[in-house]
Amino acid sequence: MKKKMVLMFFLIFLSITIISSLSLFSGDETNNSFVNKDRLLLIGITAFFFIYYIKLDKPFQYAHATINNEKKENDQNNNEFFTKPKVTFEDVAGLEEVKEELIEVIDFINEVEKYQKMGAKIPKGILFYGPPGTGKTLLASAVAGETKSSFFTASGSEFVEKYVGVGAKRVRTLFEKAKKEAPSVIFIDEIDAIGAKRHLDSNNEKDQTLNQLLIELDGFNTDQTVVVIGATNRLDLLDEALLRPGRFDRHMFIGNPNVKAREEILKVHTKNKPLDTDIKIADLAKKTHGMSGAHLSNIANEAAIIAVRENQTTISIKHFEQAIERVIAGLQIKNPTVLLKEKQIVAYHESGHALIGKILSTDMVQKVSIIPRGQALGYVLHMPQDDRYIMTKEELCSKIMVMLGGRAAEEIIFGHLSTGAKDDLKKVTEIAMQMVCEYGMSDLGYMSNNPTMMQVLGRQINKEMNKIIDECYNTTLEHLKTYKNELEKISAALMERETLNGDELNELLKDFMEKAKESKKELEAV
Ligand SMILES: Nc1ncnc2c1ncn2[C@@H]1O[C@H](COP(=O)(O)OP(=O)(O)OP(=O)(O)O)[C@@H](O)[C@H]1O
Ligand SMILES: [Zn+2]
Repeated sequence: MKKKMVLMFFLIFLSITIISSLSLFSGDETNNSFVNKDRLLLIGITAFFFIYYIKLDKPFQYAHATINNEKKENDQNNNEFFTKPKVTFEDVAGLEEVKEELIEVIDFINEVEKYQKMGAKIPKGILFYGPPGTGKTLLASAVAGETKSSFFTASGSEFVEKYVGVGAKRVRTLFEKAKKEAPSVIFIDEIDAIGAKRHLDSNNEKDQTLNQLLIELDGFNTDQTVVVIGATNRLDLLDEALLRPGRFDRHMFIGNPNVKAREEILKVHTKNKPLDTDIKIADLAKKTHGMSGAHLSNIANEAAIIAVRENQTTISIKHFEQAIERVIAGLQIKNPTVLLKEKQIVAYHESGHALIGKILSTDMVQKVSIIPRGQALGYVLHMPQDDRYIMTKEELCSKIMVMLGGRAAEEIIFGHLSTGAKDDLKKVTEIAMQMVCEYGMSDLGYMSNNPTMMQVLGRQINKEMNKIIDECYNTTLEHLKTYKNELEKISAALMERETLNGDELNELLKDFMEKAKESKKELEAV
């Protein structure tokens, strides 16, 4: 306020000086005071500029400062860090199936014109999902490395925590910069932090950031080669809008490595370490069941540290064993003997599912695995089939039997029951309940789901459900007893290789399948 008054005073003073000096100047041209007046005018103008500078410079400086601040903030946002990774697929051990899928994307980035000529659009969004430490970040940087792209990384939680209030802006600048530096790969880790399901009534920071991300994904120009790779441990949490075609529409599961992949990962991480000659990496791989790539890299590092502490020049098997123990203790996962016992149970359990599937020729088996995935200690993946809208009673029973195959195998081999069939039993109960209460497939007749009826008939419903499940279970037991050899074969292969794909399973069951084919032919002939 004070500054303004002083400035006004000087401006008024200056105006008077100019006017008076001008009037004096025009009043008498020959006046001697000309030089004085002229000097006065000059002084006045100088004073004006002086005051102007002194007094207005402050606001100028302030304005400048604001611009600078904005610039800084912009810089902070604009100064999107990017690297040109040297990592290639060779540095990523295992994950062969995922790498195969990614080769197509890499070809797209490398030969973008070839695809553009055909009018094909570049795949924009790829989603890596799976447990932590399995190489998602590594793989994304390898995609950049293979294509010599600029690699931008961001993390979902950082948008929400670090860039509070500017999350959406940050997304915008990130994409702007990536387009400028194209070809680019943007990697957004923990995408669930911004991409979790939106709530209808909320309009918070996270939602704005997510909306901006959706806008960016939709708005890509096809001639800008920018690929976005998102990563999450929880695919189920993500908003459907994010997964729609044209956005993150390619989902790739990055799971924990099997024994062969663990061996390769250990090889990568011991490449530059002096190892005792008698170390067999394959044996180490067997001892690290259920561990991720990050655990293995940690083990290799720990082993080296232990060797240094013991003043050794090479790393011995003993060092590795200590390192494994340390990592296991840190993780509070079970000790190796328990681990091995459980592995065996899981191997028979999963073999039971897979074999019953084969015997009943239900869905095609795509993969059997005893590598933990989410809550499950193992799993059988079925080939995605056409949607079925109608199923017969026999088909539903087959489904139940495949689910009971795990429990039945455990009973036959170990003679005891375990908690491993919890989810299977839940699903079995659900189907049986539907068969009785919705599809009219029991002795209770064609009743349908009616709450009053269900209350009245509760006990009978249970009885009918039990009857269905018991019958299915007995048949399952029979099948597995008849084909115990096959069960042993699959389980032994799983213990050794940990995962079997459909072809490998067929190869194992070749004799059995040929026999099955023959007996089918015989049946048809009769
Ligand atoms: N397949 C692999 N080959 C070689 N090294 C691996 C592999 N998987 C993981 N690693 C090692 O583990 C480290 C951690 O992996 P990375 O950060 O890529 O896991 P992530 O899946 O992104 O984990 P998070 O979900 O916790 O972010 C890598 O830097 C690498 O050293
Ligand atoms: Zn099961």
